Amino acid sequence: MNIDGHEHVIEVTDLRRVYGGGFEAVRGISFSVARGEIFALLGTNGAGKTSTVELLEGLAAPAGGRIRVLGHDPFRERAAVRPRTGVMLQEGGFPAELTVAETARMWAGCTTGARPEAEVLDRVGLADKHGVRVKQLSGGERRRLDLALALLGDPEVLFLDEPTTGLDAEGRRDTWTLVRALRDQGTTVLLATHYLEEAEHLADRLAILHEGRIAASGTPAEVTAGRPSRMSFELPPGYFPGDLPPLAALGVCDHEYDGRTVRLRTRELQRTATAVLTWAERAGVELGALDVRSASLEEAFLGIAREREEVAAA
Ligand SMILES: Nc1ncnc2c1ncn2[C@@H]1O[C@H](COP(=O)(O)OP(=O)(O)OP(=O)(O)O)[C@@H](O)[C@H]1O
Repeated sequence: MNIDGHEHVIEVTDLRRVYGGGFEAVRGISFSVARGEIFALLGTNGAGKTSTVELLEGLAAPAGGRIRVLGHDPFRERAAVRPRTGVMLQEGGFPAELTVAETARMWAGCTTGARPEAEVLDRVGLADKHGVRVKQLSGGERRRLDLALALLGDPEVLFLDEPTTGLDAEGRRDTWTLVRALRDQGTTVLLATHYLEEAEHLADRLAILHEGRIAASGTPAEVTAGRPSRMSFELPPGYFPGDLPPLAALGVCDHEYDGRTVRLRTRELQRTATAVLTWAERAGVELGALDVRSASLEEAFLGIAREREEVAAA
């Protein structure tokens, strides 16, 4: 379990999943997650996130490769792994007629060493919903109930599959704060998400999944390194991109102009921004809707998809 001096709570080597009919949803992926780390599997719909998470949870056997969770095979040694993990599936599927408190009580009855239900419901912001039936909860409240149930057993490892789908901006941020607090207390978190912002806010390390393969992995800084930054602004009437300092000499890789807004991608953000702003200052030009942002996961994500499409087309 000890590699590089870290205890790897999750180890995945050359993992494959093949569905009936022969479709290969997971095509040989490898990664590891250290204790107390939030690791995100980031990918578009159909990239293979849920297929991977289900294997980690021991819900199915892999077609190939090896998984260790807390040192055990989660499928063959389910009894050793299950009590130490918390699982928030994509679809909770709890009886609609039960109230929130009844659902938590029922779940606690099946959970070894369960925390008090009220404490856990309070933690996810459902303290005032004890008497509400599951069917009456909003989509976001249901996700929070799913999270509460995953936390009942005070798990060492938490699997979260799209935990904030349906939550409004505030609910999403509350969940992120809670997940970070759990990580800070030593919980290891495996998060599957297609929200770039979620991975950006939460992940200590991540892997970008694309068509069942890992296209990039590392810390967010490592994954975005080498990707271009973006800058956009509106030119006032009478000004055109040709009036700007020569963009190619400033590290700009491409730019577009729709008659009003200039959008560019640059590998030298500071030089580009300085040159454009200095030009505007000297020319007495007021740039509208100025937006400058350094390379983000979005850029890496879109770049990977673009590169793969280009390779496929070639
Ligand atoms: N039971 C199944 N039988 C056949 N194909 C399946 C099955 N379940 C999933 N797939 C396919 O496997 C691929 C990966 O699906 P998966 O649900 O793992 O993706 P995902 O990254 O979690 O996407 P999403 O964000 O939409 O949940 C998809 O092309 C999907 O259609």
